[in-house]
Amino acid sequence: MSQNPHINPNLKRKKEAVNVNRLFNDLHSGQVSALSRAITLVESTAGSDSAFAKAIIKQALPYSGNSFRLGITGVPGVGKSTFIESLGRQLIEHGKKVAVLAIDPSSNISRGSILGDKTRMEELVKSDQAFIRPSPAGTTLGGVARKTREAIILCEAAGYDFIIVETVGVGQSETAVHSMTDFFLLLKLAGAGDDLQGIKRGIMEMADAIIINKADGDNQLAAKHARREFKNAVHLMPSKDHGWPTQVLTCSGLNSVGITEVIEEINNYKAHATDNQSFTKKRNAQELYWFHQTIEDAIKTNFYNQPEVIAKLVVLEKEVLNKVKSPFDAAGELLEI
Ligand SMILES: Nc1nc2c(ncn2[C@@H]2O[C@H](COP(=O)(O)OP(=O)(O)OP(=O)(O)O)[C@@H](O)[C@H]2O)c(=O)[nH]1
Repeated sequence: MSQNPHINPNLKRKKEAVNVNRLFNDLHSGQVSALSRAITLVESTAGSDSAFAKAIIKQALPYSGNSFRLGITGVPGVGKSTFIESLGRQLIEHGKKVAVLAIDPSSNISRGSILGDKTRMEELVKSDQAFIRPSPAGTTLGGVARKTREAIILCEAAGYDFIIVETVGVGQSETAVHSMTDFFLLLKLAGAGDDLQGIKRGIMEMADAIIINKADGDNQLAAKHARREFKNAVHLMPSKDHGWPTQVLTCSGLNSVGITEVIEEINNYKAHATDNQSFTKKRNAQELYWFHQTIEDAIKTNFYNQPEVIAKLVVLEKEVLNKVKSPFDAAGELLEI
């Protein structure tokens, strides 16, 4: 019996095999719909899409790397979207093409991403010099991060020269964003429990700039105070490989006050890191980090997906808890499989 392509999505899909060359040319000439489609391919979990995704990334790769990649993190409500909207607008005024991507592994749980939601950056989304993409769905941070990294490559090949990757900092997502960006910016609030004491360990060390946001109205004094406190704390931190001292600034994303200074610091950093060659060193280290990370992830997934391992793992866990075997003996036994 012949199958009707209208009721068999797989057959229909086959008919629509992607013309990778054409898709890439459209993307490279700046067609937003082609960029969106290419990112959708990269994000797809359908096995039939993976060859097309690989092919398009391969074509894009030689045209990638020419943007400035900015990472932004901060707790929900700190004002990330308002800040990005304001920053993005100014960057566009400076002649930049801005892409905003998000890493939010919780988007699966919350059914739809909190980040990158188009309605959150109303002005920016209307600009033909901006591209905003919500966080890809995914159950693991590794998976989401990989898709975002590939989306960066595609955006660069499409001519975006300023890429913003934002995250709310779920799990280790700040580390993931830090490992794919040139400059890492931490947004903070003065008071409101988002102060020095409440800061996650390690994030301060990662930040190239700490911005005390919402420094407006009654909040200005508290913001100044917070700036002083963070400046003191930053002085006590060990200096980074690239020799850039973490900057502490105040701003109001809502009133677009202090955004020019943020852009100035980013430009200063770029000049500094280009001068001492740490810009390229950092990018290279990131490439190798993702190379090794991907291998590790794949080995781990393959191992844990083996039926024998799945069955034995449960038994060994019980034996460890009942002190029949030490964790090390049990692990050794499992690894022998
Ligand atoms: N006073 C003041 N309010 C701001 C500022 N920036 C944002 N807000 C307000 O703070 C709230 C949260 O702003 P968003 O930009 O949505 O914050 P967000 O960090 O993206 O929030 P999530 O979507 O929860 O991650 C909104 O009510 C904004 O109007 C600012 O600079 N000053």
